[in-house]
Amino acid sequence: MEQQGTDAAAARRMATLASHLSPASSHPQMEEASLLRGSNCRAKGAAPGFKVAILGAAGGIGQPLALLMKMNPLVSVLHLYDVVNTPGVTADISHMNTGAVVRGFLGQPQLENALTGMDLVIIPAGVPRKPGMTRDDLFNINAGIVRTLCEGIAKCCPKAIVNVISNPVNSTVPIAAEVFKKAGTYDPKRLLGVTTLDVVRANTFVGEVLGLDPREVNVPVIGGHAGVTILPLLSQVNPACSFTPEEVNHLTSRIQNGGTEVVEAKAGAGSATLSMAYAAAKFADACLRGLRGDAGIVECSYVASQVTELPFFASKVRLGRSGVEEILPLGPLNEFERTGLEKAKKELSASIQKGVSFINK
Ligand SMILES: NC(=O)c1ccc[n+]([C@@H]2O[C@H](COP(=O)([O-])OP(=O)(O)OC[C@H]3O[C@@H](n4cnc5c(N)ncnc54)[C@H](O)[C@@H]3O)[C@@H](O)[C@H]2O)c1
Ligand SMILES: O=C(O)C[C@H](O)C(=O)O
Repeated sequence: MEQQGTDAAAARRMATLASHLSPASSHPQMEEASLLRGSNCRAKGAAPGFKVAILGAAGGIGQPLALLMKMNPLVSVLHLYDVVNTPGVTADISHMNTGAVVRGFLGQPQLENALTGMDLVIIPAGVPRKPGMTRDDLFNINAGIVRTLCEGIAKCCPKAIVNVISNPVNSTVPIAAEVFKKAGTYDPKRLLGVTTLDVVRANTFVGEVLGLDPREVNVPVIGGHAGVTILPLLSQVNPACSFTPEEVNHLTSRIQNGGTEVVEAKAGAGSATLSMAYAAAKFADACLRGLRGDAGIVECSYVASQVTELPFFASKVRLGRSGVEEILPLGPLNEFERTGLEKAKKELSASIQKGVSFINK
């Protein structure tokens, strides 16, 4: 209760201050100070760079992700939106002496201000799993959250690149696409489901088995982001290597169940947050470098795709100024991977349909 009272008071204070600030104001934390202490602030506003919003910024992923994005030199403005606790998170992060200017936004009435002008929107809003749950068990709550946030994006920053983290990603990305289609703003190149954690885990686990530095390992992970839809291509690991059948079974199972391993270890206190924030920050950085025009940026992501007969599929994509500029072919699969692909497609197809029907019911 004490905490809620404090948050409510902080929200009121922020709302009052916001009503005094011009929409283009650049340093709310500093301007809050200058409003209180007089006009002794010489801040000139944000340096050149990209404007990034995190929706769900006060959560288990959102907070460390906010910290990592505040450290990213490509980010000039960082908007932190959530339905709770953003005043505190924003005040805290804003004290870091890095370049990005941080602004906090609390609750639905501030969603539009949070989104206006953004180049990249990252969505980790929604509930996480508890032991015994599948990611699909989150659908009933998270589908509506993602719909509302994407309606805001369609209205306020229709050209932004959107990174969807909220589970079940296999369905929330199709939900986002349908919302954007309805709004007339859909650009499949700009909507990306974040599956980087699967690659991060695969690189780590393969590095362990092979005795390699995980930073030197690159495992393509295709399909989607749940159970059997997570399909590591161990035949395409870079650097080239070979595995015994036992190693293939062990690694495939561990990569597919990496999320559950964390959910069980956290024993009811949520799912992966820290490794996920790392993965999301890595992926967001790749998207920003693409927007900047850097060449040769390739990441795995769950996107609208023609690489299989399914409308969405995770595979290697090349990122550029307009988002997904090329979807790379899957490459040669061995028999184990071909069998895995068929299983993955069956489950993915149902998850995609579920997401599409949620918007078009
Ligand atoms: N894609 C992936 O690889 C991956 C990895 C880990 C977790 N996840 C998913 O990310 C989501 C978030 O996980 P978490 O551990 O951060 O959960 P969390 O509960 O710690 O944080 C979620 C945050 O979302 C906020 N939120 C809820 N409704 C909102 C709304 N309408 N608008 C804005 N914010 C809202 C909550 O207030 C909370 O702060 C979950 O769905 C989880 O399954 C995905
Ligand atoms: O497993 C989860 O529920 C969270 C996330 O999708 C993960 O892979 O860690």
